[in-house]
Amino acid sequence: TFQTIHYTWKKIYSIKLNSGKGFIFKAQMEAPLSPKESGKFITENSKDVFIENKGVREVAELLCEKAATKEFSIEGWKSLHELNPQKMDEAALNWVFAVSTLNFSFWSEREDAKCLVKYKDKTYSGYWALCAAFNRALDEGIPITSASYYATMTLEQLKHVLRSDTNVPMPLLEERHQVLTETGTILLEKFGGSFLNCLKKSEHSAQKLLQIVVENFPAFRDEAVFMGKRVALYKRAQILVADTWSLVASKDDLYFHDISCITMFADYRIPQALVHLGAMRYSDDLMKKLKEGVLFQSGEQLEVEIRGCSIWCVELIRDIMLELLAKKGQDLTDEVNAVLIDYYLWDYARDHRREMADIPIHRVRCIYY
Ligand SMILES: Nc1nc2c(c(CN[C@H]3C=C[C@H](O)[C@@H]3O)cn2[C@@H]2O[C@H](COP(=O)(O)O)[C@@H](O)[C@H]2O)c(=O)[nH]1
Repeated sequence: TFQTIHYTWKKIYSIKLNSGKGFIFKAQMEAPLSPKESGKFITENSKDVFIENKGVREVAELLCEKAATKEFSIEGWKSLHELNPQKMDEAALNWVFAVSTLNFSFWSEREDAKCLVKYKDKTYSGYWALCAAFNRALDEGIPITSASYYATMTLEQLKHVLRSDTNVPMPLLEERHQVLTETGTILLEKFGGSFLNCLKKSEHSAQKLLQIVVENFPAFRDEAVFMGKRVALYKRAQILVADTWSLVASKDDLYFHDISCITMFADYRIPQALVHLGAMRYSDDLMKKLKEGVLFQSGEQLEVEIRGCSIWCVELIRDIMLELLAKKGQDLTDEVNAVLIDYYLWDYARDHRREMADIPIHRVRCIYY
């Protein structure tokens, strides 16, 4: 389990560190807390981001009404999103892996000037622009989801695949090229070029698949040091596990026995939705910075507080949902988890852009979310 791996890591590092240089080095090298423990620790020590228990309960009540609907079901991943693979096979798994590798930083400086991708008579922005660009490339005969191709593709070839239908390119193209070629090379060298081999090694454990991803692929190692402790947020690694779960599982075969160990994905949209819905609150000072469009640095205290409190806030929403549903005699433990709450809130944030405009997203340029 995570504890054993955590302990082993600690043991290895402590042996190494006894000859090491002091406390800071120790904090830097220590194995990180799990995303769930990180969320709790960050919330308990946060100075500018607060969880509002009244709002948490209200969101839980709102979501309880949805819990039995299609929008809140594992089937929704396919049926509500036409760009996602619609049937499970090895190519679909490798689509999810390649897309998750580049699933970061789509926000644009100006709402009226952003990267857009037209695909099959529809125009997509943000994360969906990435998916549309991938499907456009596959239709053009470019094997963009095959590691044997993308491990050695050139920056120019990637720029062509991700080309925008406006004069605004997708952000961080050079970083995307570096991340994609590095990750593809590792998938070829260690897993025969297919994410199916990672899935097979996970032995039906979401926790194990998460560990395989963060231990082998550096670009997924979304960690930080907060108040001297190493914390893990693992946003893209956890979306990868969750999207894999959504692709392979079904109502009567959940595939992973421990999907509830996966937390929400600490991106820049869910915090906005949680504040808009009253489940989370920013200090006046932080809100002022957000409204000024301040560019935050990945790993700085305020940014980690926003992401960590979001994780813990969704954990609390899940707990209250299960409590409320149990009171109604409904045991939906399998249907209510942080992943499905996240998916629902993410789609909600997409559909309520205008109503949420008074809560700015926090702006960071990094490869982690
Ligand atoms: N918390 C969370 N963050 C998510 C996703 C997704 C898409 N995945 C699911 C969506 C449908 C399918 O069900 C996929 O499974 C993308 N993002 C993040 O959002 C940001 C992009 O936002 P915008 O600029 O508006 O496109 C960026 O950080 C991106 O990494 C999610 O589901 N949850």
